[in-house]
Amino acid sequence: MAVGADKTENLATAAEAVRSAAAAGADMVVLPECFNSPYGTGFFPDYAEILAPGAPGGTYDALAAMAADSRVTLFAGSVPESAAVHPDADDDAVAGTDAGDARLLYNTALVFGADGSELARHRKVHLFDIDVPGKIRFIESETLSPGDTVTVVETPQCKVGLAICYDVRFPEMAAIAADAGAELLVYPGAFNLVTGPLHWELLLRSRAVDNQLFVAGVSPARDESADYVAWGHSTLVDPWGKVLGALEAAPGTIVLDIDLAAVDDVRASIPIRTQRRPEVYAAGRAAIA
Ligand SMILES: O=C(O)CCC(=O)C(=O)O
Repeated sequence: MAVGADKTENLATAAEAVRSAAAAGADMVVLPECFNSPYGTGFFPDYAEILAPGAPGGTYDALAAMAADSRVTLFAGSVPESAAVHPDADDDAVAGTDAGDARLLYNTALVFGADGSELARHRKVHLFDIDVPGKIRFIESETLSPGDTVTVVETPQCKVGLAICYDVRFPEMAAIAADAGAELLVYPGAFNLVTGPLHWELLLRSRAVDNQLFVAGVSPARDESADYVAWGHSTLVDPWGKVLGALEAAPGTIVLDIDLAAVDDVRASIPIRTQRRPEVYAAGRAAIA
């Protein structure tokens, strides 16, 4: 989807995308990374919201309503979250009496069930701090804090490992989700014109082949006038590593069937999951330590 500076408009665009995907038969829908705010460390403090029912800003309630209205499992991309440092302070914050509370900002992905209830949330674990000389410098940690949990969510469709964008570069997280029973990994992500062309599809396909499961990467559409120009190319990969479908840079929706039998088929054909040699790896690590 196109993402602009107007939060209300972004939420309306997302709602329409969820409605149209559901009308086309989707029962699980994924939105992009940072879809209610432009992507940039200078924007996060202004756009961040408490992510709780009734919280000011209304993003949480709007997302819960999108899931419930369309009766879908909604992977609600990610949005900037403002959270009290002390969890006990959160209720006060929703009531608007939190002015003095210390707060942290996160890049947070929410998941809602078809009844509008929250199933899970993932706070981006690996912040996007890179400096490619002359090409791109982005220091997400200037304003955000990292989450500290691996997220696996049980949905009516299957177990899903959920992480955000730069998290895809860390294969350990994906492997933990697969070991926990995930058959699909979902990455809302916004790669860019430097890393996107070579790395976006490669990383999504790598995680699929490593773990023999489905992988979805969902990006904002490209906006050449934005401070951060997203690569786009939302993609779904199967457990064989094949791209089942992908968009290009423009806004759009792809609706695809996921046949979960493919997970077991690939795992039976190429049984790497039972052929691991952890004792060799442990000895190798010990030897170089
Ligand atoms: O890893 C990359 O190249 C891009 C990551 C990114 O854009 C993000 O984490 O938001």
